[in-house]
Amino acid sequence: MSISIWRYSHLALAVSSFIFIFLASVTGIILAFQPISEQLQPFEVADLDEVTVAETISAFQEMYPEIIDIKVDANHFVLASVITEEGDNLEGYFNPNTAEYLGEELKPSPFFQWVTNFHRSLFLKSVGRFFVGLCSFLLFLIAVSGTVLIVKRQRSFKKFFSRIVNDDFNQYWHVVLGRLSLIPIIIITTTGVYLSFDKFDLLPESQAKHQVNFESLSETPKQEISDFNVFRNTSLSEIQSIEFPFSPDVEDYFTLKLNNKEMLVNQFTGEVLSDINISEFSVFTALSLNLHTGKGSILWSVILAIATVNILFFIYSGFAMTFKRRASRLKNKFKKDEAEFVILVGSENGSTVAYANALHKQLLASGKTSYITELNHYSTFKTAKQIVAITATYGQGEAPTNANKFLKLTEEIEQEQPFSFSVVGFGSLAYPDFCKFAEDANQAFLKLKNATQLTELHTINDKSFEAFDAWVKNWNSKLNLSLTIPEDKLTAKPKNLKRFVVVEKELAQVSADNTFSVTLKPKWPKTIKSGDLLAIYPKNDHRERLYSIGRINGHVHLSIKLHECGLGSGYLNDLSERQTFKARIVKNPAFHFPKKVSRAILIANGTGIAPFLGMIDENKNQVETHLYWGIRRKSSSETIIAGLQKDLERNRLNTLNLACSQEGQKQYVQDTIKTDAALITKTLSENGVIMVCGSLAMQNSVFAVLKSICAEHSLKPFEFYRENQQIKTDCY
Ligand SMILES: Cc1cc2nc3c(=O)[nH]c(=O)nc-3n(C[C@H](O)[C@H](O)[C@H](O)COP(=O)(O)O)c2cc1C
Repeated sequence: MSISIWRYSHLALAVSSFIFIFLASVTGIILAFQPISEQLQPFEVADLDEVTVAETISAFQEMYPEIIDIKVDANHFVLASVITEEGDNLEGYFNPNTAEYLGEELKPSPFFQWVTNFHRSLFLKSVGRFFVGLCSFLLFLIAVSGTVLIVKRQRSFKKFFSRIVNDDFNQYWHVVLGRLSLIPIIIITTTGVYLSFDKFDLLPESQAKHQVNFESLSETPKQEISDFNVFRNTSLSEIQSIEFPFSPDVEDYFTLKLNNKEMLVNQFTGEVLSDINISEFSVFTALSLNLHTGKGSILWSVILAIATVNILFFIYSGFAMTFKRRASRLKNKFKKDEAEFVILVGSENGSTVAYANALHKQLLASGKTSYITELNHYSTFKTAKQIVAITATYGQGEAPTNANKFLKLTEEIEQEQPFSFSVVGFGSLAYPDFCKFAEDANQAFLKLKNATQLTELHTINDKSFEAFDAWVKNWNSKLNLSLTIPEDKLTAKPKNLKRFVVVEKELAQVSADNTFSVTLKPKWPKTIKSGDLLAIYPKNDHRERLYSIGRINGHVHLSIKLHECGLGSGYLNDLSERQTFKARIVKNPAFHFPKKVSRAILIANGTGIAPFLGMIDENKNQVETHLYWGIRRKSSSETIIAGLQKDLERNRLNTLNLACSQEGQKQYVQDTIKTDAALITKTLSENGVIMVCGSLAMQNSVFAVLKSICAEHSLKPFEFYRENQQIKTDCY
């Protein structure tokens, strides 16, 4: 079943029952405090496993002339009813070792009684009980459909508890707390349904009845009660109640109710007269009551209270997510066949819609005819000259739900008139298939009749307004437009920033190509890997700058080129040693050094070397590694080259190939690769990897060389190795 059906079922169940679930949860939280308050009373004075029934009865017989009954409640308190020497009836809690009276039986306060009645039946008697039982069942179904949604989201059952990317507060905590409370909620709901069945007498009753042969009852051989085998061999923890014989006649006996059976015992001889098992249904009813109410365990009561508070949070966060999705619905002024501009959106949780809507509104405001719709509503747009697809990626590089039919539709629907298209991908570098669906959509457009690509596929990490704005500027320039997207509603201040300390800092020198390096000490070095990105916020606002990092000796190493007026590079260049600042690490698993690989070829130009320095430093498994690095001249990178020479000596690097563009043979990095075609061929055909980091221009030139090597050396097509993750890039 598709994710959307599960999501609709989850939502429909929640909508149909949320008022009852809300009321049951609020009252449930209050009621969780009842067993806690009882457990805190000082009536549990002995370990009932260590006390036998015989010992307790002896103690009671010494103190009181007559005993009516002794009970053990869910809190492990011993309750009894006795007649004292003075002839008074004494009832309450007793010490099971000494029979000392401890205090009166606790009666639930009128408040708890009121809340309990409300929780059980909403004061609507049988009708209310029925609805509460039904809602308990619906909550069970909500938990099951929620579990399926998490499994789908995590892509497999095994990854149920794997890390979740914190993209959105409500969504993140809905899933995280949902996973943690799943078992308590399943227990609360199944026991709730079971107790309702019991209340409506829908459970089979025990058929077994005691059969006592009164003819054969005998008073001999008489034994002391404390010597009865059955009493000596039964501990108090197994007991629910002991009823004492009503009179000294042999026809009256002890009735012993244990947790799983009931026994009748001759009051003179201690012979077990009858012994019947209590039905599993009754045992389960008692267990359900304790599990549902938390009776007898402070820990379980606290877990129940927390799980129930979480249910309230799920109601809130679930509706908040739904409203967010609905708020991002698309509104149009023009019909689909009247618009010159058509914007197609793919979004799961609405944030991409906000960007697409902002563009749509600006087009309308500037007097253009614009039509916005979901990618799944791709159709003929008779007057469209520009089609823009703005889409997120979900699952494992898949389409969001409202775009999952788009690729198929493009195979079936043709635009009659010529049009230009642009694709903007929203995604996150924390996922291995960054903006994969946008790439697929771009490919689909390229195959369309009458279509011309207006702007290159533009990918955006983490909803960066800056990146979107950069694309809008480019798009504007191609179309002679001057749209400006207001950033206020699209930009949010970054959250969860961590403190970094500058431990080493070079100064940018013009002679050294204006490049410099910074070494930072992070708080959580273990979670960082070479190839991840450091996101900095130079103006302490939404504006984010990302830098590829290398992890060397637990420190974060950055290599930066200082740009004139560069926001990020200027900020980093102004840092001084020991200064602290706040930033965050963006996981980039698609660009981590592979754990098991036969050979690795690392290709960089300029500051793209940073992640590779960390990867080589950590290459303790001594994977055969070859580095190709394009620089202007050796003198500008002396320190780094000296470090790499050391890596060669300690076998962490096999070859170092420098391409200097302004001295010697004046080569670029792609030229050196061309001459090493044999190594490239061997690496790709033997499942090795090629990693590229640096400028996009360099990436394009390197890719062109790799493509021709693949073709000339009868390898599989270049795209095959890209898809197989054997060619990895991190270029900007
Ligand atoms: C469960 C899940 C899976 C995701 N998978 C990918 C992915 O494979 N590739 C990617 O680039 N981004 C992925 N993302 C990130 C989203 O595409 C990104 O956060 C996007 O901005 C969300 O847009 P939306 O709010 O419009 O749905 C994923 C996000 C989530 C929550």
